[in-house]
Order: sequence, then C-alpha cells, then structure tokens
Amino acid sequence: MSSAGTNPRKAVVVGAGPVGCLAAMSLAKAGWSVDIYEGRPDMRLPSSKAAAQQRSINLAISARGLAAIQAIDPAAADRFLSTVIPMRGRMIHDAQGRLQSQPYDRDGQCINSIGRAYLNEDLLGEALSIPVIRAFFQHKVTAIDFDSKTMSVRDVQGAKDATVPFDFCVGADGSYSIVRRQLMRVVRMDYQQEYILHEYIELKMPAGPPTEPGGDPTFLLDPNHLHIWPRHTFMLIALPNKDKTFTCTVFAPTEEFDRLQSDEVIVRWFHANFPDALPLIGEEALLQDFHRNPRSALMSIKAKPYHYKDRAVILGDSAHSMVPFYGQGLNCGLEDVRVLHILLRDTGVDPMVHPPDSQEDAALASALARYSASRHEDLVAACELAMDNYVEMRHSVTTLGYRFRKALDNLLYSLNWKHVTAKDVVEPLLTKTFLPNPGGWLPLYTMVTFRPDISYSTARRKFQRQSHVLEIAAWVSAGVVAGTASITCASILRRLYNRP
Ligand SMILES: Cc1cc2nc3c(=O)[nH]c(=O)nc-3n(C[C@H](O)[C@H](O)[C@H](O)COP(=O)(O)OP(=O)(O)OC[C@H]3O[C@@H](n4cnc5c(N)ncnc54)[C@H](O)[C@@H]3O)c2cc1C
Ligand SMILES: NC(=O)C1=CN([C@@H]2O[C@H](COP(=O)(O)OP(=O)(O)OC[C@H]3O[C@@H](n4cnc5c(N)ncnc54)[C@H](OP(=O)(O)O)[C@@H]3O)[C@@H](O)[C@H]2O)C=CC1
Ligand SMILES: Nc1ccccc1C(=O)C[C@H](N)C(=O)O
Repeated sequence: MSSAGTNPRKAVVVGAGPVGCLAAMSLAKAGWSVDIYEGRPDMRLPSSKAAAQQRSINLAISARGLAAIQAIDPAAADRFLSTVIPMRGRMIHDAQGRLQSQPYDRDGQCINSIGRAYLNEDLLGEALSIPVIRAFFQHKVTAIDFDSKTMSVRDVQGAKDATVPFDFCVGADGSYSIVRRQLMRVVRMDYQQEYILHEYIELKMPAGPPTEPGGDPTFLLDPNHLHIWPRHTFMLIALPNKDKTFTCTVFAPTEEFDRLQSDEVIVRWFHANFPDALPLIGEEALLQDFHRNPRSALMSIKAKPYHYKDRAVILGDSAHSMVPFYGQGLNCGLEDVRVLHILLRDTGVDPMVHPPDSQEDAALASALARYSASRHEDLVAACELAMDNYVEMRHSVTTLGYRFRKALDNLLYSLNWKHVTAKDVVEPLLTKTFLPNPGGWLPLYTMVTFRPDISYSTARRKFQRQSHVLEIAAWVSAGVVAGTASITCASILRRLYNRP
C-alpha cells in the first residue's frame, strides 16, 4: 500500500547547468524535495568566474527556452528578457567586407544574446531561493544503482565518498553525462554519438572607444545582428555582449585549423578571409586567443529511451547534445523541462505519496514512458536541424538560390492570414506540450525559433512538405517556360521558312 507521508519524496538533480536548475525548480513546484549535485564549484563565487570566462561567453535564447522558463518561473523569464540583446537577423560579411542584413522574421521577431554565466547564475540563485531545494557543489556523482535507488557521490574537496538515497533521479549533467552512462547498464538504450569534422575556437572582439570623452564604450559592429562571415567550408560568427564586446567563434574543419601553425599564417589567413573583422579584433588579441583558448570538438548525441522505470530520466545535453549551429541546444534542453513538467502533472504524480520499496509509482513510470516515447522524434529532429543549419550559415546564405527560396517563403508566408507570434502562443504552453499541426505556409526558421507551440519534428515535416510543393511548382514553372519557349521557337521557324 502506498502511504501519504508528511514529507515529500526526494528528487536528486545531477548538474547545476541551466537545465538542471530549471528542472529543480519544476520539481520543487510540483511538490518534491530536491537536492542538486554539481561537480564544479558554485559558479556565483568570484573564484569560479575566471575559469568560466574562458569559454562560451554567450548564447542565443529564443522562444522555446523563454516559453519553458515562463512555464516554471514567469518572473525569471521577464528578467531575462529585460537584459538580453535582441538580434533581429543575420548580418552577412562577404569576402570584400560588404554587409548584407537578412532579417530572421518578417514580423521583426528576434533571437536574443544572453550571457551564459548570467543566465545560469540567475537560474541557480532562483532555484536556491526555494526552501525545498538544496545544492551540493564540488560533489561529483560517480556511480548510480537505480535498483537500490542510491548514488555514489565524491566530495571533490575532501576526497570523501558518500552514498546518497533518492526516489527520483534527474540527469542534467551535460554531454559527458554519468547518469546516461549508468542508465545504459540497466536500460537497452539505443545510443549514437557523432563527432563532426569541424572544431571551434572563441575569440573576443573588444568594445570600441566612446563617441565623446568620458562617454560609454561602443559596439564595433551593429549589436542587433548575429554576424556571419560565411566562407563555404568554414565561418566566423559574432554575438554581442552587454559590455559592448562581441564573442566571435571560428568554426572550421580540423585540417583547416591544423594548417594555422605560425602567428604569421594565422594573421594572413584571417586577413584573407575576414578582412573587416581582423582590425576590429586586433592582431595581438587574435593571436593571444588563438593560442590560449581551447580548440573544442563538436558532437551530436542521440539516445532512446531517456528514462528507467519510475526513477530516472535524462534531460538537456545529457540526452541530446547537438552541434550549436541552430542556437537551439539549450532552448531544447529547457523545453525538455517544460514537457516533462506537463506530463508529470497530467499523469497525476504525487510526491507526497510514498510507494513501498517493492512497488513502482505507476503514475511516475507512465509519465516517464510517455516522455521518452513522445520526445524522441523531436530531439532527433532538433539534432538534424542543427546539422543542416551549419551548411546554411557557412554556405547557402551566400547563394542566389537560397535568397530566392527565402523571398518565396516570405511571399507565401505573407499569404498566411493567421499572424501568430511567440507571445501569442505562450499561454497554452503552460498546460499543453504542443499544439496540433499549424495551418498555412510557415518558414522553417520561424517554426523552429519563434513558434514553441510547434514541435521540432512537426516543424521539420512541414518544411519538407513545403519544399516538396516548391519543387513541384519549380518543375511546373520550368515546364511552362520550356513549353512556351518551344512553341515560340517553332512559330519563329515556321515564319522564317514560310511554312504553314
Ligand atoms: C559553442 C557553443 C555555442 C552554443 N550556443 C548556443 C546557443 O546560442 N543557444 C542555445 O540554445 N544553445 C547553445 N549551445 C548549447 C548549450 O550550451 C547547451 O545545450 C547547454 O549548455 C546544455 O545545458 P545543460 O544544463 O544540459 O548542460 P551543461 O550546461 O553542460 O551543465 C551540466 C552540468 O553538470 C555538471 N556535471 C557534469 N557531470 C557531473 C557529475 N558527474 N556530477 C555532478 N555534476 C556534473 C557540469 O559541471 C555542469 O555544470 C551552444 C553550445 C556550444 C558548444
Ligand atoms: N554539442 C557540442 O558539440 C558541444 C556541446 N557542448 C556543451 O555545451 C555546454 C557548455 O560547455 P562547456 O562548459 O564548455 O562544457 P565542458 O565540455 O567544459 O564540460 C561540461 C562537463 O563535461 C565534462 N567533460 C568535458 N570533457 C569531458 C570528457 N572528455 N570526458 C568526460 N567528461 C568531460 C566536464 O567535466 P569537468 O568539470 O571535470 O571538466 C563537465 O562536467 C555543455 O553542455 C557541453 O556539453 C560543449 C562543447 C561542444
Ligand atoms: N547561437 C549560435 C551559436 C553558434 C552558431 C549559430 C548560432 C545561432 O544562433 C545561429 C542562428 N540561429 C542563425 O541561424 O543565424
């Protein structure tokens, strides 16, 4: 017999990244007592900040991530929105340094540059302001026994090991997840990990001088764009920061980086490929960053299922690490939390009810099974969209065909009488995972980035159908043009030779 206790059951969240923090808030809101275990030191301490500053300074948050935060903590979503830098389109820098702005959305919707550390610290602070949430920093989870519902935790500072009991374990421990690896021992998990042949290095573009003496520093590029230097097989991008700097990232094949062996070659390569960016970054700073910052790998991870019985689930990068090219990795991870939150609630999981040790919590098991079954298609679609967007960013944006398709997409989109923005769809997402198939023509970018009511897989399927329609239209138009041309030629020939 299950018993209704006076204390809630205990959930452990492994990882205090943004996904772990939001998951902890969601569980606390649902009535669980929550302990977060984080291998690294508390990121809010000044001593932790220097290490964090070396990589991934900012990221793009868009409607899916914001809708997820809104569903769990509306005040935090409002706070983030007031601090972000909106980017309303891509700014393409060609090899001659000429600029071309390509808006993301016909109605002016934006993606938003936000400081990664700020976002994470704010979510952590918010989580820890909830009395039922506790965090253990520098506590690395090393093993988990899901059948006895215990995990081994190493206190990194004291080098002490402890065994921690739990009722429900949420893995939000990133791409190299220990929770995922431990789950593989008890679950027949399909798992695929793929390193792509490209790597990345981050560089800093400093703020510009004030326009008047004693004034504030200025941005060296337009801050309301995501800047791209597409060079077909590689690219440079830049996202703005609040301190008027830009974080630039070079993405290139390993062999391209391997050729950059000396300072002279690095500067020459930069000068040849990104002539307008080089003076803004500065040669000295470029070389310093090139030598000091890590050259990091890029990978994609797909897994299925994401849960085990009534006691464990993986969320965020631990379940679906994706290449960063759509700017959706974190948005998708935060969306995982929203989807799970709704399924737990819909299935009637009650953290105050303690099933006996020998029995499973049927509602929780069912919610987790529904999560794995319904989420997989979307996570695979998100990973694949991310791969495809690399080709779009580094190559397609420079082609006439792409611009023609974009113009046609927007023309057909303008015939869509239903003008829905991310803001309009947030309310239903507090209680529903996604809404049914949307009608009318919608560009892929709009669906993925600005329509959190449309799942990734629905967006991808709709895009494929729309592409098919355009292909047929192109063939029909080509046929009509060819037909008209041949009739015209025939009539000219007839007239030339004076035949009836
Ligand atoms: C270059 C780059 C740019 C990106 N840009 C964007 C973007 O613009 N927009 C976007 O949406 N996404 C972006 N992403 C993806 C985004 O960074 C990730 O999806 C996101 O950080 C995942 O969050 P998470 O909370 O799942 O994992 P993480 O942020 O990795 O957090 C995991 C946490 O778990 C802790 N941990 C790990 N193992 C253990 C253990 N054994 N015990 C205890 N704690 C542990 C780690 O210390 C860490 O704090 C980008 C990624 C890269 C690489
Ligand atoms: N999809 C992709 O291509 C990429 C995704 N990312 C993701 O972006 C997020 C933030 O990046 P960032 O902070 O730079 O992440 P990091 O790669 O620095 O570290 C994230 C976590 O993974 C652990 N880790 C790192 N490398 C390994 C490894 N080779 N084997 C085992 N564990 C490892 C780290 O452990 P420790 O603290 O002990 O160092 C840390 O716990 C993370 O979610 C990361 O997963 C990052 C790079 C590429
Ligand atoms: N944040 C990123 C990080 C790395 C690479 C791309 C992004 C993007 O956000 C790309 C944007 N969605 C675009 O399609 O232009």
